[in-house]
Amino acid sequence: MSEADNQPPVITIDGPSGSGKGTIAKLLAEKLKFSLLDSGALYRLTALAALSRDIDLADEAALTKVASGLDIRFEPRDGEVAVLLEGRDVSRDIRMERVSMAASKVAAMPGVRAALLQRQRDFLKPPGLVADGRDMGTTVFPDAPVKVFLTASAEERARRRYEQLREKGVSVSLRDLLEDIRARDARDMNRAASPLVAAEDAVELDSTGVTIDGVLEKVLQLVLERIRLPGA
Ligand SMILES: Nc1ncnc2c1ncn2[C@@H]1O[C@H](COP(=O)(O)OP(=O)(O)O)[C@@H](O)[C@H]1O
Ligand SMILES: Nc1ccn([C@H]2C[C@H](O)[C@@H](COP(=O)(O)OP(=O)(O)O)O2)c(=O)n1
Repeated sequence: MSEADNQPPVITIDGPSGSGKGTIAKLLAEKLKFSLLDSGALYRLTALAALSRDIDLADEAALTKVASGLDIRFEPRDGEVAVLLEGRDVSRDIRMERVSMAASKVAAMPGVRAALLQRQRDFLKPPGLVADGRDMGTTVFPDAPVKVFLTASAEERARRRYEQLREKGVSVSLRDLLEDIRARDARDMNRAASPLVAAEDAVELDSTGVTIDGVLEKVLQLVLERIRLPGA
């Protein structure tokens, strides 16, 4: 999947919850006119579908079936991407804390991960792809020419989520959010299947105290060093 294979380039952005992956991936994709893969949304959709069908979150076979059969679409709407499950807009539902927790449980199952693998690779098309998640650089696109591992302290990530939810009018406690973030970090990092870990050839960026523009600038610099963009 390198440029030498004539495949469009992939930029992978992995890291823990709240490190800014989604924000940076979206801005980068817009700037480069690349497609965007929010891989976390696929795990969230699997979790949401399972919760709404009352499927036991420990039943790997049933969850794998849910993941393979997901009827989903991503549609651009008002500058955002709407996420549709069986034709219904679930963009807000998949961000609920209950779904976040369930997604991290579902994502620990090898069967579920295998069921979603090809679906993720199918997002790659010219002129290129920005893929955000936990294992984009290690498992899904191991030959990507640009790999970023984005981090920030757990306290800062909890504060960002707090602000994000407050803006949406959701009232939560900062302490609960920090606990949730730590629990999710632990589960994402310690699972056997595709754990959250930086790829050997990833560039690690700590976004603690760095503005969104500052992070974007660093990533763009890396992209320009490693990918020949048309017209550049
Ligand atoms: N460098 C940054 N500085 C301050 N806030 C940020 C930064 N990057 C992202 N954010 C904010 O933090 C929140 C979580 O970011 P998001 O991109 O959803 O993280 P992730 O996809 O890694 O979970 C959002 O409200 C976003 O605007
Ligand atoms: N490539 C991926 C993407 C997400 N996951 C898991 C890890 C998370 O707990 C859930 C939700 O991921 P998502 O990126 O949407 O979560 P955050 O926005 O970072 O909080 O899915 C994964 O295991 N592998």
